[in-house]
Amino acid sequence: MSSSNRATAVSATVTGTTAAGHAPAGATTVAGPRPETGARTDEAAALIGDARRRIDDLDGRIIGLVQERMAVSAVIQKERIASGGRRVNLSREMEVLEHFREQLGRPGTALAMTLLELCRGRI
Ligand SMILES: C=C(O[C@@H]1C=C(C(=O)O)C=C[C@H]1O)C(=O)O
Repeated sequence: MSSSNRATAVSATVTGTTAAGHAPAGATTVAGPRPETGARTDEAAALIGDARRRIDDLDGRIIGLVQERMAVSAVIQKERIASGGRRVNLSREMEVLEHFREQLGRPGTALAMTLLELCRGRI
């Protein structure tokens, strides 16, 4: 590929135009490059932007729930340790892992293991 052809190909990737410099058939052209969404049309960029705002909101709520779970878990662990018991209770952790696996499949187990690590530290 010549250097000028390579420059055209790189610019087409960024702007979403075809090698001939046209937008895909039927698409509304985007004013400029939109690398932040990867969309090639204004409509797609708007939908992706809205959906990403919902995801950011959900992520914020998930993080808040994780922090709340950590605080509740800490109450239990402190009480058990103060009573002479151990921080970790493996049979209970198996129940938590099984709950997540039932609902989310194998990645649910990995998610639950990460949650448990956040809540009681590494074992
Ligand atoms: C919170 C507890 O203590 C620890 C933390 C757990 C958790 O965060 O879910 C589960 C079991 C224990 O290792 C508990 O026993 O319920």
